Amino acid sequence: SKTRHFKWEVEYMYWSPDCMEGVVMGINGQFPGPTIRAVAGDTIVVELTNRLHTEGVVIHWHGIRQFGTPWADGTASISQCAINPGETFIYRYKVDKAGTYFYHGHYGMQRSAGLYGSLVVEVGEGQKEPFHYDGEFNLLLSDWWHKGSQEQEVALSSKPFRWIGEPQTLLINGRGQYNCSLAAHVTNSSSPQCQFRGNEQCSPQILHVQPHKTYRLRVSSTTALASLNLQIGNHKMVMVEADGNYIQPVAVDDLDIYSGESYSVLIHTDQDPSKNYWISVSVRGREPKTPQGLTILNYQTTSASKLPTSTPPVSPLWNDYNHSKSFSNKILALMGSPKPPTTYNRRIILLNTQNTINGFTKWAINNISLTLPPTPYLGAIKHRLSNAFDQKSPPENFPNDYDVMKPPTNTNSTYGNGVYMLEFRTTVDVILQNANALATGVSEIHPWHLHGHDFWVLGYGEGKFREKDAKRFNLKNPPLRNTAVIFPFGWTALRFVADNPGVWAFHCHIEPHLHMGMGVVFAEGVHLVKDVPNHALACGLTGKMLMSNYSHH
Ligand SMILES: O=C1O[C@H]([C@@H](O)CO)C(O)=C1O
Repeated sequence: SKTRHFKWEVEYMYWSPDCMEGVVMGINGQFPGPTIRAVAGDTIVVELTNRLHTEGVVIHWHGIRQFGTPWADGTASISQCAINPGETFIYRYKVDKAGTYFYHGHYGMQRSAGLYGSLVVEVGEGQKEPFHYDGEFNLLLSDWWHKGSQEQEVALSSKPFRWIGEPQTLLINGRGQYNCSLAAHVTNSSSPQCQFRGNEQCSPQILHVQPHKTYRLRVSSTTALASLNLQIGNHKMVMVEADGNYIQPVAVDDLDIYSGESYSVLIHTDQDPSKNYWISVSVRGREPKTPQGLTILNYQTTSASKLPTSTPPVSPLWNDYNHSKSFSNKILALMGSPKPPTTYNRRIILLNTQNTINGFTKWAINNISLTLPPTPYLGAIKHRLSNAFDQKSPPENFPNDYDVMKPPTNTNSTYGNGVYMLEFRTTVDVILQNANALATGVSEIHPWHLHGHDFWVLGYGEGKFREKDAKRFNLKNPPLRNTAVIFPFGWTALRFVADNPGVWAFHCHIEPHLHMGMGVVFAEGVHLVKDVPNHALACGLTGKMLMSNYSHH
């Protein structure tokens, strides 16, 4: 195995992700940031220099479990202090499992600002994937607003609350079209046909293929808000990987992908080779106000500039949740994958609600809206700094008489930053319980992402979770994942083993929702954590502690 070194500088820069100029957060002058390619077992070293001038930065390596390096997880206030302007922080971690991953900012709303890129881990030398393909492509999906992330943050934190609304554009590998449409010639869109020379920042990245071959498409979503549906005109997709874990191959016409998820699909280029085909991305789960994102699958037997003569694929209706549920239920572990323990040691039920606190609009978990403390938990717990965060354990459940099908009768919740302390190596079940939001009859999709672990998705259900529902858990072939969705008015059951010493965020991957408090913090085996670089803890109470240690020597 190799050590792969990277020197990165994060900066704000002018860019035109959707043909309209705005400000993005880029890395080494690129948007999205550079793709990291590595082999399972490699060590990645990223020397990250903050060139933002007026704000800190961190980068989270989404899906990488960080065994032995919890300080490199890149979550501000949890695993480290934000890196100050002008400073360089060195992330060093092992990528132990082949798969499709990505990385992104995890401080404030920097992911919404465009701080993200792909991370692809190939199987180790002498290893083989359990499927064959001739070539591969990487599609990193995101959503884009014309209002900058700073203003979005102010809007969400204002009284009265101002919602950010739907994205202006969907981006594929950081490229979308706001003021023109690739499909203008076949749709009655009001936008003109796009005219590209090919070198524009917003010109679509075309996928060039040969006929009669099999291609692997690695698809990840780092959207701030949108749930997406991806289709390829005339081509079926066979799903083979989810979040860095192999799944039972399953053929689908369209792929639902929520923020924080990644998939690999295989396509066979068995269609008319004198034509090109649409690749389309659409919004699902919220009433779409954003045009489809488009690019082209080009059979190299024909000109890449030849646009498909049919209309782009139409996605399932945004609120056809039966379609979404049947899709999610098709995802099962590949035979031979690790199975979950058959019993659990602790069950934590997490009720997701939309609330108000002093007139501000928030999200809360068991009636606590997460506000991150100034001292990173990893250092605070390791060094037993009891003033650093709420020492009271957050609730494991919610009141029995709470009606998840109705808006809260009392909309008030409170701020908190307590930690669920997990016994090292125990099995934890989490039941994510959705509920009605503030408006009557409204319940939204929330994709929950766990840091530091994969979990088994034991099942999804409707309404309020009841003890008898546990009888229907899939313990035979549940998929291992790091992100799972809760459907409106439903619940999702997860199981994981708390075997990774560190402090780990577990949160809704919708950026504004996390910012509004929709997350919790888990910690396990922190006394076993070694070699935390001082630089990771040089803020808050751990910063003071380091200073006084220094002056005593
Ligand atoms: O957090 C959210 O706020 C709005 C809406 O509930 C209130 O404007 C919305 O759609 C969200 O997902």
